[in-house]
Amino acid sequence: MSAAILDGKALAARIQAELTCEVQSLQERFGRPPGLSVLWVGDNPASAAYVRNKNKSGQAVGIDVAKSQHLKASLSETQLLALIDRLNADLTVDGILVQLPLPEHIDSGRVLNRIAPEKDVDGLHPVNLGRLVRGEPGLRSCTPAGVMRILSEAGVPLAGKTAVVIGRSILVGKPVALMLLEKDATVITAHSRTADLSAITQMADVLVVAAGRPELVTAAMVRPGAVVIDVGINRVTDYEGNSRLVGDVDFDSVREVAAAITPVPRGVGPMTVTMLLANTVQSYKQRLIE
Ligand SMILES: Nc1nc(=O)c2c([nH]1)NC[C@@H]1CN(c3ccc(C(=O)N[C@@H](CCC(=O)O)C(=O)O)cc3)C=[N+]21
Repeated sequence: MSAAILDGKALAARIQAELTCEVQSLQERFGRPPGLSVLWVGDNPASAAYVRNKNKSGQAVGIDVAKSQHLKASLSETQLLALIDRLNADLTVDGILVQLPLPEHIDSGRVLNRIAPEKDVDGLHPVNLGRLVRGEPGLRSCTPAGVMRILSEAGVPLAGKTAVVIGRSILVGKPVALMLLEKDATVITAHSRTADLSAITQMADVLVVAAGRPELVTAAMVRPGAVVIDVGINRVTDYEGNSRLVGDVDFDSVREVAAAITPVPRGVGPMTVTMLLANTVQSYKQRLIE
C-alpha cells in the first residue's frame, strides 16, 4: 500500500484563488490593495527563488509588492533598521518580511525585533511568538501555519495523537510544536542531540520533519500508517552531476509505509508562500479596524 500524496501546490493554488477574490473586494471597498514588502539583503542563492516566488505570488493575488527591495550585501544594520522604521510608518505597507539568513554582520534578532508586531507577517517577532505560546490570536509563522493547514485539509486527527517534530528552529520546529499542542496532540520534539531518534519517530502518528538534513528519515523510522510532513528543502547533486531538490524524508521508501506524505517540491514550500499572503491580508484587515 502506497501513501496518499498531500499536494501542497494544489492546495496553495486553491487558497490563492480565494485570496484573489478577497483582495479584489477589499480593494473595491477600501480603495487600496494590501501591501507587502519583502526585504532581501545580499545574494544568498537559496533565497533568490523563494523571494521571487513570494513577490510573484503576491502580485498574482493582487497584493502590492512595489515596496519589496533587494538590498546590497554591504548594507549596514543601522541602514536596515532605518528602512524598517520607514516601512513601519508607511500606511500602505501591511506586511514586512526580512528574508533569512541575513549577512553575518547583521544581527537578525535585532532586525526582527524592529518590525512592528502588527506588520510581522512572518510571525517571528517576540510579541507574535509570545501570543502563540499563550494561545492568543496573532500573526502565525508561515511554514508552521502551512503545515497545520495541510493537516486540517487532509482531515488528519490531532487530539490525543502523538506528534513528533524533528527540529527546534524558531522558524519551524518550535512554533509548529506549539501549534500541534494547541490542537491537543501529545507533542515530542526531537533534534540533533536526541539519543535514539528512530525510537522516538516510531511513536509518531504525525511526523513533522524540519531537520535540514537531506533524506534523514527512512522507512524503518516511520510507523506504518503515520502521516509524514516533510518541511526540508535540500538541493543535492547526484553522481551524474544533476541537481535536484529533496526533502528531509526519503520519499520513495517512506511512501511505502506512511498513510499520507507531502512531496518535495510541491508540498510544504508552496503553502509557506500562501500563508505569507494570507497573513498580509489578515494584517490589512486588522489594521483597518484598529
Ligand atoms: N524570514 C523568512 N521567512 C521565510 O518564510 C523563509 C525564510 N526567511 N528563509 C528561507 C525559508 C524557506 N522558504 C521557502 C519559501 C518558498 C518555498 C517554495 O516555494 N518551494 C517550492 C519551490 C521550490 C523550488 O523549486 O526551488 C516547492 O517546494 O515546491 C520554499 C521555501 C521560506 N523561508
